[in-house]
Amino acid sequence: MCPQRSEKVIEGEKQEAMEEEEEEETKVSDVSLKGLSKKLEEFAKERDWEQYHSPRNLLLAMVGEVGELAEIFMWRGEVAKGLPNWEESDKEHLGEELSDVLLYLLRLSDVCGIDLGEAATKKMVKNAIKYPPKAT
Ligand SMILES: Nc1ccn([C@H]2C[C@H](O)[C@@H](COP(=O)(O)OP(=O)(O)OP(=O)(O)O)O2)c(=O)n1
Repeated sequence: MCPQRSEKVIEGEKQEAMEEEEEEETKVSDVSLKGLSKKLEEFAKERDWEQYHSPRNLLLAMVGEVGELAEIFMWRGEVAKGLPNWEESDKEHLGEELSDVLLYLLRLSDVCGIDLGEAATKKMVKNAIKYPPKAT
């Protein structure tokens, strides 16, 4: 292989790696409720857990996770927005518990046949009519 050709090949590989990296980032930032629901369904299927994912079980599991979320804030007094004085590990823990609540909520919606993205969008329209913005 001539040196020029090999440089081209290396450049192409670099480009490919960058594109792959970008694709990976896009996947995380472009996460959708539908996409998460699909992944949760697959997660349950792969473990034969669909039998346990009844509406009532999922609701109770979600309430349990809300309790775990509340525990993080318990006895701390008022907490400033952005959690400026929190340890990184506490923030990470908070992210995990928030995620558990979201994931169970999505799974619950899914097994109830509710498209949560659609329902929440409609509800926001209803909220805006009920609570109109301040006239300027
Ligand atoms: N039957 C189950 C059990 C778990 N999960 C998923 C949804 C939640 O995101 C997470 C909950 O897992 P755990 O019950 O292990 O709860 P925690 O992660 O909060 O662990 P711990 O209670 O030990 O802090 O796993 C699930 O989909 N179905």
